[in-house]
Amino acid sequence: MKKPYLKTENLSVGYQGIPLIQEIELSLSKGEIVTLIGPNGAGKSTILKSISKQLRLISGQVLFEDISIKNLSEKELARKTAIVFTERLSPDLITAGEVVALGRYPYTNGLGIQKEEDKRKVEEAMQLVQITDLAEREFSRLSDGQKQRVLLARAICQEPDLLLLDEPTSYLDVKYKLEFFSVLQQMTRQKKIGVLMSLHELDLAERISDKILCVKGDRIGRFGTPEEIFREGFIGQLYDIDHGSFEEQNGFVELERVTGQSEVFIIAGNHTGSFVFRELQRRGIPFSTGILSENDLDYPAAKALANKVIAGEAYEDFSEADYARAEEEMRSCGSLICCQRQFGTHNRLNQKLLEAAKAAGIPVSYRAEQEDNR
Ligand SMILES: Nc1ncnc2c1ncn2[C@@H]1O[C@H](COP(=O)(O)OP(=O)(O)OP(=O)(O)O)[C@@H](O)[C@H]1O
Repeated sequence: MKKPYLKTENLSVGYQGIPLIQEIELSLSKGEIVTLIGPNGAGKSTILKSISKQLRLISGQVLFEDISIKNLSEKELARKTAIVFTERLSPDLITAGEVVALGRYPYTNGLGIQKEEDKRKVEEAMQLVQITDLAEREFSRLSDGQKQRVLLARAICQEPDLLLLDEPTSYLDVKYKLEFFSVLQQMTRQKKIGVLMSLHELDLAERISDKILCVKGDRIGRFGTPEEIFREGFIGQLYDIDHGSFEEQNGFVELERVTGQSEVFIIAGNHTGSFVFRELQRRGIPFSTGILSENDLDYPAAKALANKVIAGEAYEDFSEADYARAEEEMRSCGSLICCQRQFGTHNRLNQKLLEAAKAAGIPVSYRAEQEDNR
């Protein structure tokens, strides 16, 4: 096992001597990305601030390669860690390029005089996050997303062993979010730096993190790999989600299900139904659906949004028992929407369901793309 670069031992963090979170046991090796997730106000920033020595520890230890941060000077710590806390820095009358250059401060002689090498590193960092064209602009007049990228460039040219980032992508659009994470992955793979950050974007946290630390209440909920965290409804419990749901398999959220007697039965499958489910949810219409395999692409949205899902076992053909339940539910709904474009041997019982609805005079409608084919 790799020796951790950063380790906390029985750490308690908080304010004015009062612990907010206790017994934090966290470890991070070089080349690893560890993400803190948890509800608003849980203490993610407090942990990051404590590790970066901006907050006094209540008790316990923070160790960098077995050296306690208590024994590291500010300059020593600045050569090891770079911090991106967006809210901390909002200087007036300073350009974006000058903000980035502050990252080289720990390497200058104390007067802030830069050598050629420092200038090159500043330039490279700006190119990496694509802010060269912002270099002469006043920092305080940049958009929040542009500021975030400037602060990231500052951290990169600081050449740290560990990057501490507090919600680094909250203001970035989807293109820059993805670019940001690819820069982060390059840095961890090539330069072998470690990254400890807080994120609210759970889908991204699941994809980028080697390990995730869940912060809630006065103790750490779980610390483990994404596979260990994103399962068994743990995310819903961590955030106390009760209006809607978070789908752990794919990182999607769904709004709150519409309850009441289902007014329509949906025949769906292979991602033909999810948009219809969401449209009905927006219109406040309760519905049921089936027969859907438990491994169908529409199944997660169905489970989150439908009043009742008639589900068939994964990898198995639908059974006559599944059919009987579906027909009963379809009749009780009193109307049917068919989203399926094709029927084959696997879903022939859904075709039988459609024929049964027509034979019983139950109103049937088709999604627009199917109407042309009728
Ligand atoms: N300077 C302070 N003095 C006292 N309490 C504080 C101080 N700063 C933050 N807190 C409190 O500590 C708790 C944790 O705050 P923190 O900012 O660490 O949460 P967070 O998990 O980062 O939240 P968010 O996701 O909303 O950014 C909150 O209840 C907050 O009000």
